[in-house]
Amino acid sequence: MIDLLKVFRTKSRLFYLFLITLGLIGSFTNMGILMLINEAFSGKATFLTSSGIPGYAVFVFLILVSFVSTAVFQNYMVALTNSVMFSLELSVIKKVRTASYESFEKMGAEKIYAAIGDTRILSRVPEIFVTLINSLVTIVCSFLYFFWISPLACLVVLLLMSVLLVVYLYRNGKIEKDLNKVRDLQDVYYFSLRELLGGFRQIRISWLRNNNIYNRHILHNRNKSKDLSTQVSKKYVSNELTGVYSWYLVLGLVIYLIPAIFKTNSGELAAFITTVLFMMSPVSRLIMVIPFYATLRIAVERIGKIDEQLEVDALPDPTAGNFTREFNTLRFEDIHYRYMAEDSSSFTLELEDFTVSKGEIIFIVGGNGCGKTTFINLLTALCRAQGGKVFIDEEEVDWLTYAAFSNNMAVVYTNQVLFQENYDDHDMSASNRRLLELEHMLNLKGILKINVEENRADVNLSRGQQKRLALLLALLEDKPIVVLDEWAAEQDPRNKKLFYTEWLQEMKRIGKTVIAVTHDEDFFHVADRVVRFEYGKIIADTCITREPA
Ligand SMILES: Nc1ncnc2c1ncn2[C@@H]1O[C@H](COP(=O)(O)OP(=O)(O)OP(=O)(O)O)[C@@H](O)[C@H]1O
Repeated sequence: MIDLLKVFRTKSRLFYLFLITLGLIGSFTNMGILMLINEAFSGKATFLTSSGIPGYAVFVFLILVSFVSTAVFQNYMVALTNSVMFSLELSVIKKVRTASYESFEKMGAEKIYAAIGDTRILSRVPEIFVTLINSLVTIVCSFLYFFWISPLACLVVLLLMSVLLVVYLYRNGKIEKDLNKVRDLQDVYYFSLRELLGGFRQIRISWLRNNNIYNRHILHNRNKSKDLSTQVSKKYVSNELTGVYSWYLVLGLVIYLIPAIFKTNSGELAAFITTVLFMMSPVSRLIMVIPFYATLRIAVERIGKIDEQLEVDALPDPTAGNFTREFNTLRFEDIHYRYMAEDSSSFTLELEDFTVSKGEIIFIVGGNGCGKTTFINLLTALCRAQGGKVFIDEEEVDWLTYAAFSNNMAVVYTNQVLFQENYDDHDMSASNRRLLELEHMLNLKGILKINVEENRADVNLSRGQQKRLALLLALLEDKPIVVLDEWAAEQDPRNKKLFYTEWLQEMKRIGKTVIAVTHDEDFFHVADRVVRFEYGKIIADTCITREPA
């Protein structure tokens, strides 16, 4: 759970000090101004002017103090507000960076986008604090002054105000439920947007699909959200209006009922009325601020949930250092992994005893749904095994150490995303001999376009070419282990043949360990081992013997 106060405290140690100081200055100036106004009405001097200082001088002084302190505090708050917003936004992104693949998949990108949107609401907290402190201080001071003039009259007003406040808060609580529903609709809306934008081509090509996603999902969701938001806003406005107008009830009580009950003189009456009028603006500001709490609580809850869910099976922090490590063997013993599905029929992958030795070419084969990709996700520590042991060079390591070790793997997944930016810091210039060699070997000469100024490759290529570029970039990473998930599936026959008969052998020659998922039976003979999966288990692990050349 994100600790809001901690965020504020770490952002500024002066935060509480500023709040208290503003509160004290506020009480001092508010009380003073209120007393000066009543002095002017009643003609009676108070301790403020009894020393001979003219009232106007005290008035100017108090206003100046109030102005300067508020200006200083506001500037401080502007800086703090921006700082808090950045911190919260980045805290969500930091959690995503170390999340396990499974928790990320389960959550869905749309919830993360929505949570980042929520952090904007939280950024208003400092501004709301100022309003809250200012208003509360003015109201408390006004009541103290009221109490000083007439304790009984003050208690009657206080009682009425408390009743009005309880009614107001009760109605507000009911609105909060609807607000939660609006926020749920927002999550569903982001989900549809992801489908629309991610599957743009499929949506664009089919009118039926196009109409259905728009009418049944997006438009339907937005209409529901619009109606519910309108209802919520109307309820809020009505509650606010009732809250503000109830204040006239208090004013009426002070003007007509209190003088009749307590037999007040005209001076006291003037003081009562001025005090009530003085409180009017802070009370309405306070009423406006209260609904914000509902929105804030919902936002904090949602960010907290994201935080908790992404925390599950978190991986090592990528900023924690360099994980490069040589190895001779990797061994998995009694490893099992089960998808966290609600029904009991969920798929389980089991590795009773499986070893990868340095320099091997291992093919992972088997029918659709037998667990090959799940195995790759475990091997690359994208998912965390629920049990079993992992050994690096026969030394048992815990899962976090293994997850850190997985940084020694260069992976090309089936639906690999080719980043536009060069996040790997590869040298893409013509002086990089390795780049030129790989470009030549992978038949990318004349195809690959390098933006020399920005040191990155243009990724607008055909699918097969993109896969070759992905392999080129993976080999440029120069990691000891190369993992490929159905890499050759989109290659033309010539490149496919070259991949199996030459490129893989070249990788082996330079010392790489290659683990490749494949369905290409015609080339199984080029591997050192063929590991066959069925229903989540290894049913055969065959060493391929080759005739000496
Ligand atoms: N995110 C998931 N949640 C629940 N079950 C899943 C999930 N992903 C895969 N599965 C199930 O796990 C099993 C193995 O899936 P996996 O993707 O590992 O198969 P595969 O051997 O790679 O198949 P293919 O050859 O089609 O790529 C399947 O039965 C699938 O339904």
